[in-house]
Amino acid sequence: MRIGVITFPGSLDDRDAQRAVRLAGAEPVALWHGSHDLEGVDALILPGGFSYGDYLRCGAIASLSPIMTEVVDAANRGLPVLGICNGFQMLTEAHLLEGGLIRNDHGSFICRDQVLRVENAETDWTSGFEAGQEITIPLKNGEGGFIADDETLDRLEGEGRVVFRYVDVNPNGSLRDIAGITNARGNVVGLMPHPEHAVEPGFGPDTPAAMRSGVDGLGFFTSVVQRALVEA
Ligand SMILES: NC(=O)CC[C@H](N)C(=O)O
Repeated sequence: MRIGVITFPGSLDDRDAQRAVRLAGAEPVALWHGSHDLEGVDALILPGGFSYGDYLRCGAIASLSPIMTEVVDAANRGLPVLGICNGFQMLTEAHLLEGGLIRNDHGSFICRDQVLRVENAETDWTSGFEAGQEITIPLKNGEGGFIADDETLDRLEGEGRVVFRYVDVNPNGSLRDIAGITNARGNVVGLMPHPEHAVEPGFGPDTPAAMRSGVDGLGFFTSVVQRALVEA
């Protein structure tokens, strides 16, 4: 399986995402934001970082990059797409996912190991988890507050499209503790925390629970690989 990782000007975590893909047994394909060619990849990752220096709104300018035309088409055809942090912000700006991300309610950039509950284990990126499972992966952002109007929030919850919720603490004021969501089809997933930073023991979160596994983020990447194998 070949998984494309798109680099935008100011991307930071594209190399880590490529490494996570490799550790999950797939081939990472480096894609450039200015291209219109997805090079026939089987899935896509929009990585974290500070595209365009977070100017205007995080992810807003990157969502207008040339390659996003192809990303939107491919996502609407069912290609698995994962947006991590800045990538999640791009997916909402591109209207592939609903709601938006605003400045953390406490006004500061936050960096911590974050416990999440997996609410939906049926998406392309979470099928390797159990519903209700708690995982710990790093969180680091300035604009992580998830917002949407009440009707949208009710619909997301009613349709099981809240994929992750923050546990123990709500680190940024996200409405209904939402850390990640999916589209109706379950192929597009976005979340603020960073699974690609928790794929190898000794390099991820150092909380006691996370240390026991150290690889809570790997399941995102093995989920999409496993699903592709089953469908092949
Ligand atoms: N880690 C990230 O991708 C950060 C995203 C964005 N720059 C923010 O601070 O919210």
